[in-house]
Amino acid sequence: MDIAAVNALPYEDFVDVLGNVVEKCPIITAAVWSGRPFLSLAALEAAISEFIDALPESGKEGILRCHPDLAGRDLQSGSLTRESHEEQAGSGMGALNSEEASLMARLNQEYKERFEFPFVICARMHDKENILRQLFARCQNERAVERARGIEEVKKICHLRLQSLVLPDNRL
Ligand SMILES: NC(=O)N[C@H]1NC(=O)NC1=O
Repeated sequence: MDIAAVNALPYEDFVDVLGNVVEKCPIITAAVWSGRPFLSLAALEAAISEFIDALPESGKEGILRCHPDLAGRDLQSGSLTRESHEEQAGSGMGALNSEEASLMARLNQEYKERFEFPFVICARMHDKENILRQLFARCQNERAVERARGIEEVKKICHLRLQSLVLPDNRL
């Protein structure tokens, strides 16, 4: 689908197709629909990004809380969204050895206790060693730094999800 086809989608279809570009936050997709027509995929992505940036800090934390833990309960029970499942499987989250799995669970818990939102990272850009290293390092940050960092990662995830749904502008 190209950006012209995206622009032509009625509201319900737009949300059906693009509603999970930010994990479990279809309200963001619903909100940017009124900004169409988008001149390019980049313009659609910018609208999403601006909507997120305009939220109060509590709203940004709410977005982070919509993300499932990496290698967490939802992965074990098979209840991840399709997108999240592909991302987590691709970065090796489903194939942790028992030592890695317990370290991940412990650090995820520690992170959530410290910040009151989960650790978010764009899994497709990292392998499991790297994710564990970043999780360990980021547990040391201040809450405001981590809130901003998590939102940067949400935007990277969104970028890759959009790319897999909408043809890049140079192929129009
Ligand atoms: N917690 C977290 O980072 N979750 C995710 N990251 C990603 O790339 N997909 C996710 O679901």
